[in-house]
Amino acid sequence: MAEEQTSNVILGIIGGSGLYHLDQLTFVKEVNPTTPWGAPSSPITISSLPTGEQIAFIARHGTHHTHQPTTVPFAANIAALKHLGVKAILAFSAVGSLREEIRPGDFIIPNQIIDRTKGVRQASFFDGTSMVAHATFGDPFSKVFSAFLAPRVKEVLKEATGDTVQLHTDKTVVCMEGPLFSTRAESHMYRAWGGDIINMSVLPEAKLAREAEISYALIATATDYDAWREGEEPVTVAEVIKTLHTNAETSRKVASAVISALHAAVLSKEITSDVEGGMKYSIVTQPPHQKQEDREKLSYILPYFD
Ligand SMILES: CSC[C@H]1O[C@H](OP(=O)(O)O)[C@H](O)[C@@H]1O
Ligand SMILES: Nc1ncnc2[nH]cnc12
Repeated sequence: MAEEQTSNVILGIIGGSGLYHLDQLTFVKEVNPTTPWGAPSSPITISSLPTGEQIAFIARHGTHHTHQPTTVPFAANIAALKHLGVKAILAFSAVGSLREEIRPGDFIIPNQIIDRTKGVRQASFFDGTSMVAHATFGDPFSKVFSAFLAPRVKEVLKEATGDTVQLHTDKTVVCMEGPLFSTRAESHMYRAWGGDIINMSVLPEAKLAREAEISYALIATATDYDAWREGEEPVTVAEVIKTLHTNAETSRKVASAVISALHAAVLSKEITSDVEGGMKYSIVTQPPHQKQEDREKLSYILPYFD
């Protein structure tokens, strides 16, 4: 197993559709680790901030968008980031809006998820091992991280766009399987269920981050109104792409404006306090019944198996 330990990389960024790189950072190196869960979506870029601290960036669908939402190697991505030393992940995602007031171009920091994936993605690091673990997931995003993020993102959006781009918080994201978009009936049903936005990729990413004891927050960027609006055409990729590039530009501005503060908040543990140590008492299988090979595999991401 290739060792790519860079322990001072404590903050990771995951870029979604349209966000394949960050800017205003100094390139340090690219790493391409092989994890016990396989290879990540793309090489991980390590960059440094003006203050010298390093951060990691990975493009969720690969640098050239070659991974479908269903087959993104989520476990490898999260494992690789954790093994580098990452304690907090800021993820970006392009989403459809299920609410009139969330307009294409708007930013959203959600606090809940409805799982509409179809059980075909590996959702736990413990799958296929001799161990059973049940992590707490009632609040799927780190509350302290999201609360830290919201006022800062709001301020950057105001500076960068005036009042054009609104930030919405405490919203529910529906994660569907895809890759086809929803039917109109599904889109109406998600609204009736309380869904506010929809994507295809926050799961199992958020679950795996939780199991790896990584504090995880999402900045979602709306690209379309999905399929629920009567008298309007349902979403197409062409429509998504129209907004995607502007959203990615704004996301880069947001990322570069908040990264330093986030890095400091990871260092001080301000935004990692609600997940750190969370798996210690989540593993039900007792050590005498844990296979050695599984302990070694899990030791790649968690400290309890040395
Ligand atoms: C390009 S539209 C559908 C695609 O966009 C979102 O990707 P990401 O979350 O990585 O930004 C959505 O989840 C779908 O994968
Ligand atoms: N309408 C939509 N449904 C699912 N994922 C999306 N990503 C962007 N728009 C989307």
